[in-house]
Amino acid sequence: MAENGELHLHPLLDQGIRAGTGSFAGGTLACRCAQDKVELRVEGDVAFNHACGCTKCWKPAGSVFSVVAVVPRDKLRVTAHAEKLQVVDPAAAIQRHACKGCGVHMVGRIENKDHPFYGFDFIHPELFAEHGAAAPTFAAFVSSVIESGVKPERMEAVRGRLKSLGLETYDCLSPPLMDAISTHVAKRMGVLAA
Ligand SMILES: N[C@@H](CCC(=O)N[C@@H](CS)C(=O)NCC(=O)O)C(=O)O
Ligand SMILES: [Zn+2]
Ligand SMILES: [Zn+2]
Repeated sequence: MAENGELHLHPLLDQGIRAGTGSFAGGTLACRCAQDKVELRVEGDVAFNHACGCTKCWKPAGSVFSVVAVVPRDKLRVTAHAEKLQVVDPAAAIQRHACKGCGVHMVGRIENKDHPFYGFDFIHPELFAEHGAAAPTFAAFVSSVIESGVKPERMEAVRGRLKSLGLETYDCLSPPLMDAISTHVAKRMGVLAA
């Protein structure tokens, strides 16, 4: 997003959100290298597709938000050029595997079995060759876009634009995901029966 110019949220959001088919059987994700593309195969649809404003999630150039969704880790496999993948930040909970050639994040994997979201892989649905994956339904970590340079005085416009697209805005995750995290913690602490 230009400092005072038009808002560029993300290519999957700016033109209006295209609904998923509801029966997406899976597809192939490719990186943006001209050749020797990293390729991933996903079986089945994505879940919890959303816009993320945090600084860690990969976004296409010029976009303020990332669009990111999850798939069960056993439904994803790298089918070409796995040797080009490199973990961006080994200390992060989500190990984001980026292509060394083009920088695109292909998959974020949680290796810690105690993590509330263990078992989910994070992917960017715009990388699917096929249309039809479940569409984004909310925006998370919206306030975090300030950390990538959006002026605080533009936040009302940013939130307004997201809401006009039908995306509820949150400054952490959505209530169902926050509930899932706390349920996991409560079970670990013995507050809830496991
Ligand atoms: N304000 C921070 C928020 C970072 C953050 O907490 N991101 C969330 C949403 S993706 C998360 O769960 N991160 C875990 C991780 O990156 O491993 C930023 O923008 O860098
Ligand atoms: Zn690449
Ligand atoms: Zn994020």
